[in-house]
Amino acid sequence: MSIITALFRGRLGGFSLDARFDVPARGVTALFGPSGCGKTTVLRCVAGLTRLSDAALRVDGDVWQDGRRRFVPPHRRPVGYVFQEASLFPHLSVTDNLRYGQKRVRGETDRVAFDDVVALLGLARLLDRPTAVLSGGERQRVAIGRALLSQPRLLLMDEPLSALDRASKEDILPYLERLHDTLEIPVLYVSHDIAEVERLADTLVLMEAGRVRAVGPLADLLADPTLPLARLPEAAEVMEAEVVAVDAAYGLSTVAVPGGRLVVPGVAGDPGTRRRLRILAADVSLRRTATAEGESSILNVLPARITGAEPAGNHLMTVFLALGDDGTGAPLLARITRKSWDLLGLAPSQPVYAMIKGVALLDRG
Ligand SMILES: Nc1ncnc2c1ncn2[C@@H]1O[C@H](COP(=O)(O)OP(=O)(O)OP(=O)(O)O)[C@@H](O)[C@H]1O
Repeated sequence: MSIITALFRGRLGGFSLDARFDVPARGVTALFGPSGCGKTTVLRCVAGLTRLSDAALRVDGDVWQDGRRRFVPPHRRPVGYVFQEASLFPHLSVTDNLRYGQKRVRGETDRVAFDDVVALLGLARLLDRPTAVLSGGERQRVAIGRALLSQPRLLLMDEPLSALDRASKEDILPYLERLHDTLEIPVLYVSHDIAEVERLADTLVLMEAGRVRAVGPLADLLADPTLPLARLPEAAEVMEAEVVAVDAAYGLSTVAVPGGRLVVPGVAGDPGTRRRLRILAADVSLRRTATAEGESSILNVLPARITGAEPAGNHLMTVFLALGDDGTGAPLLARITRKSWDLLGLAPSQPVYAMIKGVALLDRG
């Protein structure tokens, strides 16, 4: 399997960085952590814009840096870089801005073709416009297109949505999801917004104070009791689901996840379609027994096992679960009151039923 192996160690002014991670060279890897933990610095090191001597970087077998011995300069690294704010040429049209970034890699057919970028990012309508008249979201789509046309082997995105208002963010997310599904270019995506990460990332690099606290598949880290993510007020779990059936009359779909089936709102796609779900811990409550049909308005009541629990503040508990009778299915989080925990006599390894009030389909399928 192709991987990105990175090690960046050194001091930048008063800041000390010691970041090491191995991640798959495919899909979206999110670098996530609080402000100032070093996410942008890591991205700059990957691009070669910040040079530390105690550093090594290997991308899919190619050595981009090996200590002082080898350092591929930034202009020779096949990366596309998308920043918070798109720096486009305001007097040039969208087409000219896109063409500006376009590179031909000698002896290779283009990994990314102009027309594909235009289609993928919905730019056809905008091609003749000067970029000065575009909205923030449109500008960012052009910036992503320009980065892709440089034929990168790695796309670096530094908080590409953070300068956008909520509506523009919602507009652009489906384009990012489409990139994710269509292109084979791996993405390193810096964000401090966990909801964005939950929507886009496959792999998570969790950073804290210049160090990598954990690396792994997103779903594993979200529900890892040793990490701070499950303690966030908006703690949630994501899981990959496959559409099993659609009930058009009620506007509901049944999807299969490891360890159970869920009913989700909306038409999730044809049977077999893969979708990503998010379930907030606050939307999951627990019962000791199953509900009989007609007893509850909650459609999703799934058997699960308690794998762990910890207090969340004075009055709440975060409960770690694994779906399925035998607890071998997908991880799930529940946030319940401490009183309920005590009244129900809950304990680790116990079988329970998870009542799931809300399931969100994250991607547009
Ligand atoms: N060249 C430099 N010289 C001195 N300090 C630096 C340099 N580059 C980065 N830093 C410091 O390193 C720390 C990490 O910065 P960085 O921008 O990587 O964090 P971040 O996690 O991306 O934060 P944010 O989410 O706020 O963008 C900051 O305290 C920053 O001031």
